[in-house]
Amino acid sequence: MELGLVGLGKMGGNMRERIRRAGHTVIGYDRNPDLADVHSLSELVDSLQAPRVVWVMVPAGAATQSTVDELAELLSPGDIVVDGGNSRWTDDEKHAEELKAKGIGFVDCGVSGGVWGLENGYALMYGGDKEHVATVQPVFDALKPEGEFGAVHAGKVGAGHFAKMVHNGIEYAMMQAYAEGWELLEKVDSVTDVREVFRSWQEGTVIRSWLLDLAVNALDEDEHLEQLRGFAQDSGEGRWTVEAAIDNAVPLPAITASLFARFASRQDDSPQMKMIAALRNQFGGHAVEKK
Ligand SMILES: O=C(CO)[C@H](O)[C@H](O)COP(=O)(O)O
Repeated sequence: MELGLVGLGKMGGNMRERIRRAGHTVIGYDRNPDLADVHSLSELVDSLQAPRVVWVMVPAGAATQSTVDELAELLSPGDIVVDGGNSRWTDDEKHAEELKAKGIGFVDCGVSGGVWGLENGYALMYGGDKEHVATVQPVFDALKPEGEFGAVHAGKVGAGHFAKMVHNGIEYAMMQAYAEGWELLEKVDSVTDVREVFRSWQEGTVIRSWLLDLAVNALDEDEHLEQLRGFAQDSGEGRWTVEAAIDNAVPLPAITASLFARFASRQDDSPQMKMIAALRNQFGGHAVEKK
């Protein structure tokens, strides 16, 4: 089939290649002309035959919103927009309504696989009407990993991004657990080769996983991670997971703690620990460290 793909960065560029390898035609648009096959969204739309499918793979928020707004003006009834970025699931319903008013279908799709997706395939979680999903299915089949699993029609519009959001929440907590275990192992004198402990865990253990494999890769590149600063950004999905947990009164202590650990990583000094030190000093005369 023929697909228009908007956004050809780290994810979109490799996805274009994987879909092409499966024998489909992909016409890509990116603001960076060096990456693009066409040089505007209108040129992209004009080069596709109706009914068109346009996959949007741009950063969540303003960039996705303006792309959907523009496509709503350019596309025709019967066409379909797929949002494959990491959009907040609550945006999906708005986008679906905006497009539906013009007769354009909408499917949201959470995509996982990172820079390894080109070779290994991308895990896909999508939401939307059955008929829209059926039209996009050849692209899902091209992108998904080989084998039985790796793709799911999770439910109605928004369900794909909601599933991906929870996936990322789990990702936060799993990474935090490996990171905490690694720090403790590094701290004690009795364990002399932490990297080999991690490597040994890759087979036979309860905690083997792809994230563990990637941790071993990272330790092979830099055994004690000395070249890195202990600073971790976040792109929003962890926050949205915690917000959804609050909305639904579901306790998420591990995921919430892993999100807050990232916030703590961005502080050179901890204002709250200053207050704790001051209070211990006030009530108990406990020693404080001064600058
Ligand atoms: O979706 C992903 C992995 O599954 C992306 O890599 C995402 O950016 C990771 O989230 P964060 O930037 O908040 O760590």
